[in-house]
Amino acid sequence: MSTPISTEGTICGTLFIVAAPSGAGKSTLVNALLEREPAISLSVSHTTRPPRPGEQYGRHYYFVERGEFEREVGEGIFLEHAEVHGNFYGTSRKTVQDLLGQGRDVLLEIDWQGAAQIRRTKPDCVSVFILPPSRTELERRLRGRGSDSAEVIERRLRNSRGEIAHAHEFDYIIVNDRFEDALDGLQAIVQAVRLRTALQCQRHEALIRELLAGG
Ligand SMILES: Nc1ncnc2c1ncn2[C@@H]1O[C@H](COP(=O)(O)OP(=O)(O)OP(=O)(O)O)[C@@H](O)[C@H]1O
Ligand SMILES: Nc1nc2c(ncn2[C@@H]2O[C@H](COP(=O)(O)O)[C@@H](O)[C@H]2O)c(=O)[nH]1
Repeated sequence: MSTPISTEGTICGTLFIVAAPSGAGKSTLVNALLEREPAISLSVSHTTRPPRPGEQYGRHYYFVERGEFEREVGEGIFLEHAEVHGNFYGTSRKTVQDLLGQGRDVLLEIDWQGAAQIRRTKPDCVSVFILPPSRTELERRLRGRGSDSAEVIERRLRNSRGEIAHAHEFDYIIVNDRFEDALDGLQAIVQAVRLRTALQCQRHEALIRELLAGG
């Protein structure tokens, strides 16, 4: 495995991806992870979805009109973008590249289509798929959240089968049954990846020094 180097020659951070069917608990887990691991930067996506009550522009999403989103796609500002549950979502290329280049770990909360696009250009990314413990519990969580209309919930539940079918493409799968266990699992993945990257960097640095010193 390679050590990711930015264009400035500094060691890059790691790109983490967390995906899940709607309602599995991805955002709740990610927010709790960020409290435990505040050095990770969460990328704020652009979306054409209307804001839910309480959602803020720039904090939860950059909410944009469809025309503006299409213009941004044309300008190539997205690292990945996809249509999910009838709305469009995209990740800012510049934000992610700037943060990684500064050596920061970045987390993307995106769907499986976006994850597949990112793997093609950033094969060193680390991807995690969150599963609900059962379909009944997924539906209970979606309805219990109280943020979407019955029609939107039905659509998301219908789409969940197609999303879960891609779980095996991810590096890790976590079942979000008991919340604290799932959170511990997610944090363990992040910590293990960081340790591996640090050890690789040390080995590469040692080899570079040895090769430069040799006659
Ligand atoms: N382990 C858990 N046990 C019980 N409830 C949970 C658990 N994890 C999350 N929840 C609840 O399930 C609901 C859905 O969680 P959340 O909004 O994080 O889902 P999501 O996967 O991010 O969905 P979406 O993709 O639609 O944004 C929330 O009300 C959350 O509090
Ligand atoms: N491919 C992308 N998917 C994204 C992005 N931001 C969010 N999402 C995914 O969309 C669904 C629905 O999200 P919601 O906020 O409307 O519930 C969920 O799976 C998100 O992970 C993105 O930038 N790209």
